[in-house]
Amino acid sequence: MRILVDENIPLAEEFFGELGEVTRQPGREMTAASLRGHDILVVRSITPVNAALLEGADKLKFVGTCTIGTDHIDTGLLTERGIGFASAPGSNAESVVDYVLSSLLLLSEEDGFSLSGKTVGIVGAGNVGGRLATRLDNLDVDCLICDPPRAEAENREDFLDLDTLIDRADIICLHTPLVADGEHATHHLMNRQRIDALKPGTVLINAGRGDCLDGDTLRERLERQADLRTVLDVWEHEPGVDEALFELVDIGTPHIAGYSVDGKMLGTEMIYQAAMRHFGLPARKKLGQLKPDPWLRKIVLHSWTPPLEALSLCARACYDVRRDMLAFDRYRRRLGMAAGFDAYRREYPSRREFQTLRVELKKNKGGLRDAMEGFGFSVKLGK
Ligand SMILES: NC(=O)c1ccc[n+]([C@@H]2O[C@H](COP(=O)([O-])OP(=O)(O)OC[C@H]3O[C@@H](n4cnc5c(N)ncnc54)[C@H](O)[C@@H]3O)[C@@H](O)[C@H]2O)c1
Ligand SMILES: O=C(O)[C@H](O)[C@H](O)COP(=O)(O)O
Repeated sequence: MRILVDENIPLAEEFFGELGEVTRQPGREMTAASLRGHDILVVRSITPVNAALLEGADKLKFVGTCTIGTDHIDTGLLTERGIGFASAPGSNAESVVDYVLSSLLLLSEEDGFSLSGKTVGIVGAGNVGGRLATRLDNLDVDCLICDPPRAEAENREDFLDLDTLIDRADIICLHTPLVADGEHATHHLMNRQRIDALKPGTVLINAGRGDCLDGDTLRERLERQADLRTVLDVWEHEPGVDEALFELVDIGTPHIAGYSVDGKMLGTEMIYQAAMRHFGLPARKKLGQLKPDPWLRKIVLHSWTPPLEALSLCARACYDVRRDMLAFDRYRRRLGMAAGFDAYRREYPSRREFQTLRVELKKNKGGLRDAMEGFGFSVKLGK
């Protein structure tokens, strides 16, 4: 078999090599011509798998995307053409939650607020939003949820509509998929009326999809009144991000919230398993054998540390969003926005999830253990 794989997917040779020849290509350069003769296509979110690309599907039997989002895939067309398909739901959800928590820690340090005094509104409570709610809940942070599809399916009367959530929340986190149409469409879910309704001081985070938020209107609001705190990992028109909006946000990163080593490698493993199922073959390779050890395995807190200090110490040691903000800024100054956006993602440094870090506590009191576990670290009580 011949397998065409995006250049930015780790372990493709290790997983897919047993099936045949693996060819790498930058995702934005994949065309019908490059697809010809391939049996399997493995992509990331930057490759639209549509009628134009599938012109070259002369032998194609299976498409996998090592991502959670599937808005770049014409799944209906794949079904019509009898081509198997799989995505990697949940693969990098922990990584996105780490990103959101690191951003909130940074803003809370800059502005001198405590997360425990804030109400966080989560829009889209699936794999990412649901895990974020659990971790915040563990820290006794009040969470409000807006997720109409789940509210309907599960009869959840405690879920709110988006306008009520905007009215009540201090921090708003968008984790919706991009859905173009239908009852629960999310294109410009955060539209002019909702962006104008944001209260001064609101923290707005978008780590879902850029098109879920009207970027022009957000830019206009920030130009008019610099009274919001904004964190954008996803943008309209990536990689050609609006420079003026980028200059105005507090934390701006190039769609890397889900880029932990753990999340990316799990995505590859999930697509490998789905492909093997599709071809009726045994999936012998396991990620456990292939994943590198984290650089930092353990932190020992020798004396009691106030929970918030301990959290920010360990979170910073493991993943600090500042690294991505500063590095991306350097890349875009050197290469220009679009080239810098792609180059930083291609050369992304190693990053491990909070759950890979073991925190050893010599003393536990004042809810320290609960706070550390609640934040996602694995905790051991030492002697
Ligand atoms: N920034 C990144 O690096 C990154 C990484 C992973 C995922 N994502 C994006 O985040 C999205 C969410 O990821 P997930 O794993 O939680 O997906 P998921 O499918 O598990 O959950 C999405 C949730 O959004 C809800 N939803 C759908 N329409 C809605 C609407 N109109 N209003 C409110 N809620 C709505 C769904 O009911 C579902 O519960 C993905 O689709 C992807 O586009 C971004
Ligand atoms: O949907 C996802 O899983 C993420 O948005 C994904 O991690 C983004 O990375 P990309 O596929 O664009 O490299």
